[in-house]
Amino acid sequence: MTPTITSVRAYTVSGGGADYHDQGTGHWIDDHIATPMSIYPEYRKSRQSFGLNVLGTLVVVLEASDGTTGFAVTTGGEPAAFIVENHLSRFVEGAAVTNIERIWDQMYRSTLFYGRRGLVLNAISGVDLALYDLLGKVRGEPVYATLGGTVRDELTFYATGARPDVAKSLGFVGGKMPLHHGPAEGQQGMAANLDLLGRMRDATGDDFWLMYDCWMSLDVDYATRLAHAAAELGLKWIEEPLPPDDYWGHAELRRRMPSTVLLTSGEHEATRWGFRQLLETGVDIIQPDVGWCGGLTELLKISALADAHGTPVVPHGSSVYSYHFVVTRPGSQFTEFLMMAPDAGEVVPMFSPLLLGEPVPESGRLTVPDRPGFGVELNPDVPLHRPYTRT
Ligand SMILES: C[C@H](O)[C@H](O)[C@@H](O)C(O)C(=O)O
Ligand SMILES: [Mg+2]
Repeated sequence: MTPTITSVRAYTVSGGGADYHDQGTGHWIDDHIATPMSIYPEYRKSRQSFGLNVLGTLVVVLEASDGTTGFAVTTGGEPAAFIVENHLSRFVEGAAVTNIERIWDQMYRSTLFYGRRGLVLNAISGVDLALYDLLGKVRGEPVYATLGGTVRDELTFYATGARPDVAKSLGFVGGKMPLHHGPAEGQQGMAANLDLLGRMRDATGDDFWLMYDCWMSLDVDYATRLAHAAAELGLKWIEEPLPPDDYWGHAELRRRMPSTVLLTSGEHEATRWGFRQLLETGVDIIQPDVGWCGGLTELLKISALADAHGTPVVPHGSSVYSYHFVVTRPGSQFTEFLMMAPDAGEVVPMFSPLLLGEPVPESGRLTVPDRPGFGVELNPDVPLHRPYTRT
């Protein structure tokens, strides 16, 4: 008999974990990175100064009638825990562990009046990923098998961090750097952006992929000028240059950019409807985050839509949650690894210290472990807090 889900519990954790922006001082991920808030000088130096790390990590734990537990982690912290415990749990408790599609549909429809994107979709994603983990653990199979099996033996990675030169020596196929200066820092900022790219090109040679992650910080004019100048230095792609709501700007920018530089976006987009709009702008690669876009159930739909557009899907970060998807998709030829060591100088697990068994690439490659579910467990040494206990 198919087990049913007997309980849903939502926990928070602070300091690293799934909220990988919640790092200590001196970390490269908070070092004067261009953001939509860079127009205000007082918020330029640090993203934590404007609250990038206020949410923290959400951990969703599900228990089934046969005693099996499944879990998932994402960003969302206490407000997402509230949504999971007080709203979404009603669609999950009592359902069969196989009923993922119906649970997703009910979570999405019932939250439309305050949801559609952002935090609510993070919460839905967390529950959805926990459902896949639980189903895999009940069946004794890895999530990639539940999705239909692998299309490649191993994953190929590029690295995101401050040191593409180090990433090259570690075997990654490319390095994506955060852009440090936005339009408000004028010509001097533009020169500094290009200077860093030039130095990294010199250090890595002509064949290594170099990319700039602009984290929604630019406008069409600045992004156009950056793309043309950076094309001379062999930039592979310019990522998320514009605010996600500016679909029209994405289309205009794609028209204005040199054809040799790819335009990528989507890590802050959600659902098949959001990605439909983004795909219609002509972006070259979409980058959904499976912990934010609606979970695996929704990512499969987004990916089918992308296939029909001929657009590759290269998910944003998300460690094991991305790996089990990418290894099953012909349209996802490589994937991202976020370098979470403070100086981006070595490979450490992305969600450290929250998970046990979190695999990391070696020489830029990884065979996804065949353990049941997503193949990871919660580290018992990391204290979990359940802010909205139900009786
Ligand atoms: C490095 C970037 O600024 C972000 O912190 C990161 O989350 C990202 O956008 C990425 O693509 O990995
Ligand atoms: Mg990015």
